[in-house]
Parts: sequence; structure tokens; C-alpha cells
Amino acid sequence: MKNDLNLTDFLKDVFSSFDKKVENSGLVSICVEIPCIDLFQVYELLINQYPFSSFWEESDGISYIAFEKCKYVTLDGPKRFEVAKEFNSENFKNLINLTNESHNSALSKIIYLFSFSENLNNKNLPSDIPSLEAILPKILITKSGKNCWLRINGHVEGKSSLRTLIEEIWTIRNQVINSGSELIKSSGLKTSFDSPFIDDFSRSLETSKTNMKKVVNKGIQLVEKDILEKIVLANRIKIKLKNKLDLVEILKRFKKKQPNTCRYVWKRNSKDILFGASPEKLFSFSKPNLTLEALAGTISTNSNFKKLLKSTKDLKEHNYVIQHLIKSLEVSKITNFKKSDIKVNSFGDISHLQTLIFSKVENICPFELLKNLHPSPAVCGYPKNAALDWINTLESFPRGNYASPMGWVDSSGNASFLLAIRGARCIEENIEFTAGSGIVSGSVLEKEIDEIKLKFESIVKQIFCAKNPR
Ligand SMILES: C=C(O[C@H]1C=CC=C(C(=O)O)[C@@H]1O)C(=O)O
Repeated sequence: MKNDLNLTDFLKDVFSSFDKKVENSGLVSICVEIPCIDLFQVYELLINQYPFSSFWEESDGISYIAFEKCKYVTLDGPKRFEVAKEFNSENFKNLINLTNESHNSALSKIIYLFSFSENLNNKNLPSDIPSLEAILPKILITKSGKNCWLRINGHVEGKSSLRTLIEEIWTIRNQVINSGSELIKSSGLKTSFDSPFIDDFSRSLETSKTNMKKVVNKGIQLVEKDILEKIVLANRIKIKLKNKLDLVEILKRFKKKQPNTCRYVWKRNSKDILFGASPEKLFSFSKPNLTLEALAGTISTNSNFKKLLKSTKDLKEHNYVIQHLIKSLEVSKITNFKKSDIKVNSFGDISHLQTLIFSKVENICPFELLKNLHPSPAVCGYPKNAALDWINTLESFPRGNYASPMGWVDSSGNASFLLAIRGARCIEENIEFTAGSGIVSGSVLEKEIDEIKLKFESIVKQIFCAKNPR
């Protein structure tokens, strides 16, 4: 079925479905199962053919690559979750499926990237990032276990434009299937050790330490004086890129060295690319299973995990997140849930306290949940609005997409969202890294600085293949 499908039969099937389901014109979706492919290879093959692309790879969920925009909305103003909800229901209502999927993972998806905040109260630090980007991709290649599908979405007016769309998916299908074997030969992990860059990074890290200390110290004062209970303060380092990055190689390295993370890319165009390996899933919904994740409290993976499990400061940091997740569920009228024990989970060099919260629900509105959940005390603080104001006052940069929700919703209402941390943004000739740490009463300045440094280094190490960025 996957390989032996021929274009004539495929055309016949899709045309017959078109006759049954479409008057003459409409937004259509066509999906074809393809043999098991290596997503990295296919990404490498197609990434330069399309200005926009996105990559998503979970350790125990689906993976996909998406190219080009079929329908999209970009928003700069407020009410981003409401606009996303409207975009989602409008497009899934209009999208006519001309092929039948036997597998949930193959369903059409709309992908989303929000900014950290709406930035409405931060006129001094205007952000160049939209508060919402929602995209129904033109091309979507999905993988779940050994199953893979290729999907194309497009607006068609009559049969000749439908034929063009079918031919387009067929061409991509052939390209993907045929090139796989060729690329396998060169699929080893290339190194891209860049020592001048690492020297620049180490210098910038050193230079930014004074400011980092000032900001974190202010955070510590805020919690010690009971003005806030928790605040997550971040630092940003921006460096000129000397060489072009090999994004696919970096993704491979992320997967190898930090297998528990979710790897993500949002490539707006060749000069603006957000990517990373996030340890933090905000929530996932695979009907009827809703899973929320609290992640806060940090230790180097080399250290003794018992120390982290007994650390009052880290447990306090972590518990604010748990309480927030539970409250968000209650706001969404979900009262029946189970909470796992707190455990330590490792993501390469860094390990975190992690608690999962499970519930069984018939349906959720992912955007209402996002509105309640984000920004959680894992990346913002408690109480939320006061912490947000202090973040805007103390940090010298707009967060943009740092710690912002990125994810997908499918046509059946399943969804998954992560927080875009432990990554970088390549913008023009520069690369910027952002990392932060949670401050509660009991936080010690030097330890918080070390934690931020550890987070920066873990990203830089993977991107530039360095053994030990100094
Ligand atoms: C804010 C970040 O991490 C969050 C996620 C896990 C642990 C954290 C912590 O222990 O402070 C942070 O809450 C970051 O990586 O920039």
C-alpha cells in the first residue's frame, strides 16, 4: 500500500472523493502513507526549498516536519488565545479531507507559536515577535513509530487545480522516498566544533555576569521581602555567528545527547530561526488522556539526585508550579486528576524535578487551557501578574519567544504544547541564547548564577559540539 500505490489509482480515488465532498472549490487536504523515513534526512532534503518550516520531535510521541503556509494568521495585538481558537475552528471546519486516515497520528494539524507575553505593558522593550503565529502548513510529514504520512493542504478551484495539487504531493512523495536511500549514506553525525565562537560565547558570558548578578540579586530581595513568592529571571547573550549553522546536525545531536527533550524548530525564513531541545512540555492531550507537566528545580546531572529531591528551595520552586497546574485544571472544571510522585528526570547535562498530572477528559479547549496555564511559575513566577511586571522591569530585553508556548492541535482536538526554552534564535548574522532560573526565598545568588550558566552551556555545547565551553 505504501510503496505500490500508483498515481493513476491515487488520482482516481482523490477525484472520486472530491466529487462526493466538494461543490467546485474549497480548502482540501490530501494524505498519503509513505514508507518509514528518517525525518532528519527529509528535513535536510527540503529545508532550503521552502522559506518557512517547522520541526517537532518528541521522545515518546509524534514527530513532524511542516513546510510552507497554506493558511495562517499573525497577530501583534491582544487576545492571542482567542484569535488562535477562532483560527483553529474556522480552518478545521473548512478543511475537506479527501483521503481517509486509519491512524490518529496522521490527522491534519495546525501549528502554533505564541510569544512569551503580549508585551502590552512593555512599551520600553517592544518585541519584534508576533504574539501569535498560527499556521495550517501546506506540507506536513508526520511520523509515529514506524508509520509515516505525507499530507498536502491547498485551496482548489475545480478539477484542474486539484490535479495540480495531487501532482505536487506525488512529486514530493517520490522525492522523499527516492532520496531517503541516498541520504542514508551520509547520515552520520558531523561535527561542527567552532572554537572562535565558543571563545566569543565564554567572553560574553563573563561580561554579562555583572548584570546577571544585579538582576538575580534584585529577584532575591523581592522574595526575601515577601513582595513576590517566586520569580524566574533570565539573561540573554547575543553573539555574531562566524559560520553558517547546520541545523539538522544540531537536531541530531540534541536527539542523541538529550533524548528526553522535545526538539523544535520554527524557521520563519533563512534569517530568523528559533530552535532548541526543550525539557518542558506544558501539556499534551491524546483523547481522552490529558497530561500536564510541572518542571522546576535544577541540578547538574553529575550530582547526587537525592540532594535535589531533598532541597527545600528546589521543592518550593517546584510546588508553585504544581499548585498552578492544579488551579488551571480547576478553572477548566477538571477536578478528577492524578498526580505522580516528584521524580528527577535528566535532559543531558541538566536534571530537573518533574511531576506529571494526569486526567481523563472527553474534550478540552487547548487555547483555554493555554490561557490558564501560561505563563506558569516554571518560567514566570508567583503571583503571576506581579512577577510579570517585575520581569519586564528587571530584564533588559523583550523575551520574545523565549519560554513561549509552541505546539500543535489536530483536526480531532488532540494537542501538544511545549515551552520554548533551552534553545536559540538565529537572527540575521547573530545568534541569541536566553536562560533563566527560578528564585524563591532561600535562593543563593552564586548558585542561581551557576544554574543559568549551566543552562547556557548545555545549549552552546550541543550547538557547537564543544566539550567544555569555558
Ligand atoms: C527558565 C528555565 O528553566 C525552567 C525549567 C526548568 C527548571 C527551572 C529552574 O529550576 O529554575 C526553570 O523553571 C530556562 O531553562 O531558561
